[in-house]
Amino acid sequence: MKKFDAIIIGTGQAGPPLASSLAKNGLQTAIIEKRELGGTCVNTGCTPTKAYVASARRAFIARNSREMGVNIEGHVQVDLKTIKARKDQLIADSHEGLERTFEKEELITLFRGKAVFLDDHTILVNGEELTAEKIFINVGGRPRVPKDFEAVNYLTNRSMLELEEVPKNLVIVGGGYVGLEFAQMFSRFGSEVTILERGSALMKKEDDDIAEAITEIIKESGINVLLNSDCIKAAEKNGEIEVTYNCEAGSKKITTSHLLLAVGRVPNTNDLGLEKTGVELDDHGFIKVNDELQTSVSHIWALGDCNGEGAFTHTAYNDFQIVNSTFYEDRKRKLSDRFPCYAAYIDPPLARVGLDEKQIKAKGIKAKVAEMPMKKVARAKEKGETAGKMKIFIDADTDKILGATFLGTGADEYIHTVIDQMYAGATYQVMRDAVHIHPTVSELIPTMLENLREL
Ligand SMILES: Cc1cc2nc3c(=O)[nH]c(=O)nc-3n(C[C@H](O)[C@H](O)[C@H](O)COP(=O)(O)OP(=O)(O)OC[C@H]3O[C@@H](n4cnc5c(N)ncnc54)[C@H](O)[C@@H]3O)c2cc1C
Ligand SMILES: NC(=O)c1ccc[n+]([C@@H]2O[C@H](COP(=O)([O-])OP(=O)(O)OC[C@H]3O[C@@H](n4cnc5c(N)ncnc54)[C@H](O)[C@@H]3O)[C@@H](O)[C@H]2O)c1
Repeated sequence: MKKFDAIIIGTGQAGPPLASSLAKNGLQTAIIEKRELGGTCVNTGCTPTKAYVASARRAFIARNSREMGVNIEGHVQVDLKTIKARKDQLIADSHEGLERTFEKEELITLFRGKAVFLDDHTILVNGEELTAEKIFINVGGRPRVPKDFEAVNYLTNRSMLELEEVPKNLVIVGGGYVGLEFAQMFSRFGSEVTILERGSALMKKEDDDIAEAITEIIKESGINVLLNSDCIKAAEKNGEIEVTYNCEAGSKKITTSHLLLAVGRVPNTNDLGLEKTGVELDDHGFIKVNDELQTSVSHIWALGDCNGEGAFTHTAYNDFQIVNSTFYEDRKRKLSDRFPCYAAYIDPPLARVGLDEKQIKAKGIKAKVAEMPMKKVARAKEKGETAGKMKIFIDADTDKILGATFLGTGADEYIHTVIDQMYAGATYQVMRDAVHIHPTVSELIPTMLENLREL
């Protein structure tokens, strides 16, 4: 049995910074990874998809700048091999950085293999037993694959990013983040894309007006959107995939060369041996944690997607910050201090922080709202990118900012002007009275806040 002070399972977004911090504080730390270093974000998530989104936007601009007085003669061609090679290089750079970090820190030992718990204190990896006083689980998740698709050659976010030829057709099941980001990028690469979504709008967790605006944007991108599509099944037929849907309303069919499943993710907790420990899971397989991310076993913590408290890189990294602060910082951080925030990298992007209209109403909070369509924003008009709208919600009793939803050009950046004020605990008057630079989209935030109405 090898004894360490700490064991970390997974090298995603929380594991590596935690390993560095534990080692710097003198703890002999083992970190275990069964696949590529860096986890989902680096290898099959944020980094590669945002690199592809950038290539797709260049292709879109090259084809669609005539009304801006820029004519590009001839056929705009997309070379997926080059796009993939560029993303492979970005990933290789990240791997190199992580390898260097682990190598240079003497107190960190990297194990390449699958970790399984034998009991609350013992972990088996590559036939070797490890033990430690502190154990951190950072195992992330994987795509959910419904039974109806198991028999066909479906793609996931991982295999999509290995393609070297642009598919002729691409049917995507699921109209959430993964579905929409891949739909728009592959449509811009030249695939004929269809989205099958069982909800009545794309991104249906958002406020209805936002989900409808996103659905319009995606349809206007030339993507075929089939909403309310339930009971979707797939079968191989003559070298292609036949997808059937809406079985009760008289089954409909689409034949496609490629099929992407984008129907959510499940945590990697099913084969971790957790049944041999006292670590409790919820009904969806997420590890239950308290405000400091401790599990039901006090020396085991769970960080990142596997605890179900966030499903983003920044939430996984913040989980590291929370745990690290409990050991080494005077200012203790807690899960409950975090404002939920995220962006969906469609074009234009959706960016969100805090509560939206649906959530405010469900909580029965008395609130005010300010709204602005992007077509009234000077900078958006100048850029020729006027799709979307901005909404900010204010607590009517305290004047504090409850949240904001920005759908529009550059929204993933200027949402931070709201995020920072929320962390500062400022009232909306601070933002209303600030002078913002002209011409920017952000300059309309103070203007919007002059015109609050009751929600
Ligand atoms: C297509 C896509 C695009 C995304 N884009 C964004 C984005 O733009 N912005 C954003 O914020 N988020 C994005 N996300 C989400 C983001 O990737 C995840 O939230 C983030 O990676 C979670 O980090 P994590 O540390 O919890 O887990 P992961 O990054 O999944 O890392 C977990 C690691 O643990 C390893 N592991 C699992 N089980 C074991 C075991 N038993 N033994 C050893 N190792 C194990 C895994 O191999 C993996 O390397 C995207 C996700 C996808 C799928
Ligand atoms: N920009 C980002 O930050 C980003 C990008 C990609 C992924 N992610 C993360 O990855 C997670 C997973 O993304 P996702 O898009 O796979 O999940 P999701 O939960 O965002 O969307 C899944 C969609 O599939 C639909 N669906 C589910 N089952 C279906 C079925 N059987 N038939 C038809 N439709 C069905 C749902 O109604 C939903 O709209 C996200 O929650 C997010 O945290 C983040």
